[in-house]
Amino acid sequence: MPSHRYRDAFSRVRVPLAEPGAEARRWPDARLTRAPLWVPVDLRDGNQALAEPMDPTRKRRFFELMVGMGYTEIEVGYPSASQTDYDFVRLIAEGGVAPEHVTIVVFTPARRDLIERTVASIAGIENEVVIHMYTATAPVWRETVLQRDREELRELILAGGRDLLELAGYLPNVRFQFSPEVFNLTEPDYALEICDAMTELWDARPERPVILNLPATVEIATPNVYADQIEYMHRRLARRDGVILSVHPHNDRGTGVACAELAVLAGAQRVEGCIFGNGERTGNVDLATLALNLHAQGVDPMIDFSDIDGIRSVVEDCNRLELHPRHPYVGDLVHTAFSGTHQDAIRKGLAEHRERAAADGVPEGEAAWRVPYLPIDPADLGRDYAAVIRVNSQSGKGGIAHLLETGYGIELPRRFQIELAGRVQRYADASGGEMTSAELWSVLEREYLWDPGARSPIASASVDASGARSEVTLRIAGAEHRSVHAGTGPIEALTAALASHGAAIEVIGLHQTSVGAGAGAAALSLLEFRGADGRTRWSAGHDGSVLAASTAAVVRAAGTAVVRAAGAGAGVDTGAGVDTGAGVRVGAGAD
Ligand SMILES: CC(=O)SCCNC(=O)CCNC(=O)[C@H](O)C(C)(C)COP(=O)(O)OP(=O)(O)OC[C@H]1O[C@@H](n2cnc3c(N)ncnc32)[C@H](O)[C@@H]1OP(=O)(O)O
Ligand SMILES: CC(C)C(=O)C(=O)O
Repeated sequence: MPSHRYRDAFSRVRVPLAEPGAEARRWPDARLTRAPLWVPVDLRDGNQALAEPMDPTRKRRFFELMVGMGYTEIEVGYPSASQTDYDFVRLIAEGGVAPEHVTIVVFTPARRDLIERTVASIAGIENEVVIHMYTATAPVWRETVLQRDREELRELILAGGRDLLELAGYLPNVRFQFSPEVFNLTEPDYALEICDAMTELWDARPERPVILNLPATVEIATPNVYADQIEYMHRRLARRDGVILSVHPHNDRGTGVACAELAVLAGAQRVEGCIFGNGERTGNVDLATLALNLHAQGVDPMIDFSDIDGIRSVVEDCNRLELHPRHPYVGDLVHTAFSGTHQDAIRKGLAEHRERAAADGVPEGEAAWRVPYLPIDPADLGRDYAAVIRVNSQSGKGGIAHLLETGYGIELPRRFQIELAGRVQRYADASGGEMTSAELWSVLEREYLWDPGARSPIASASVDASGARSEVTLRIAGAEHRSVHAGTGPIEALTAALASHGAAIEVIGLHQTSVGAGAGAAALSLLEFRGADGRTRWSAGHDGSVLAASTAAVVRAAGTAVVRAAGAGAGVDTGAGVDTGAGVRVGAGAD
């Protein structure tokens, strides 16, 4: 890799703040305490990066989305670039599209013909308008693209500034913005000289401030360098109180968000970017991530992301670009844990959250958030908890229990969770894929709710309990056996009856839970038992009544014990001389 080829570009990025003996930086100790002014540039910078730029319908839909989210300053296009962009600005001028509190930004290079067209596009707009003029100032652009030296370029820019003053300076609703494009690769003293010249020319004052927008047009250095560059400008700019200092990071190094955040610490008041980070090459800085990073630190971003999936769908439709499943905050997988220990922690954290909210008497959506592995509550973004935990072979008992609980309302005892997780693991390993709650339920059915008659000689049992007396009817190998038991509960009576037919089990624990809710709910009994071989196993029963479910669980347990014992050479008193040792299959689940 010929990395040395890039040293030259990087070595030009020298900021006096970073040099020995320079005054100490202030940004490292600063904190983000409020939202900057946000300016989405999706309809201009984002749009110019699309293979298929937005048509008027898509532009309008996107614009309305941004207004609905609470953006109050929106760059709507580059009116001299295309008829579509021009027409969209004219549509705004005709009224009814932009609420009066929204500032409209239009973009132009410093070329008189293009400035004229830009000014023509805004005629009649009653909203506040910002005309945003740009020219690249970095050495490579000066030398290679514009072929002007520092002085000549300064003159070109000031000429553009004068054109703007002449053509639009008299309009009371118009303010000006200047961007030294590729600011981050421009010599700091030159950027400062040009910016000060522009604010002087445009008479920047607090009552009619000029926006100076300092782009990292192509991101090339670490974010601390950009922060130094911004602080350098922030501390030296003339007419500082008449300047709104703005930044416009791109994301070539994948650090656009960090650049914007450090730039705000360094004195920037305004941030331009695109919602979800569309834009040239790797994109403009992602305004959604920036806003939600603030939210996650307890600072109101002043933009409404409470329906993030609705926002995403409009943005994807308008840009015709899909978002990555791991895109911060919005990707399909960003609130999902597959791994066992994360699931365990999330499940405990969600339970703690519910309990604390109830104990404090506050709605769950208001209670302080401290759920492990979930930096923010998915509900803040309009998402539910369904996707928070998903199960595959990396998952553990907590995740499986969570899915059965949320999918079926089943509460599994901890020891059964451990037992079931082992079974699920085998299925997940075999399939290699994800398991839904329905698939988990079917594992539970297959492993623990099998048909007794098909697997053991003990086909069924029923218990008729009244008062302190229980009548037990067993069907073993086709024959019916009745017995009456006094002074015991139904399950004890049943186990006693089974024991008298050579199918003794020791009940270690019986756990009952419901499956489903309301009128359709059924009972699920989970039985932990020990057979003659001394091993602990589980069986289950599922029925409309709790007693029938528990009876079925005991019958399966006894059947398992009998078949195991027969396999080990012992017989069962079937009453009909049936050889239980042969031809009886106990599924893997009964082991
Ligand atoms: C970092 C950014 O996002 S900057 C914005 C980039 N966006 C776009 O370019 C999208 C819209 N652009 C367009 O539609 C066209 O490029 C237009 C209409 C603006 C100009 O088109 P053309 O007149 O055909 O010129 P073309 O794009 O080929 O070249 C640009 C010319 O403007 C000059 N130029 C470039 N930037 C500027 C500027 N900010 N101010 C003045 N002149 C400039 C270039 O040097 C070049 O001049 P040359 O023809 O004398 O060599
Ligand atoms: C000219 C500015 C605003 C820009 O779009 C960029 O530098 O990317």
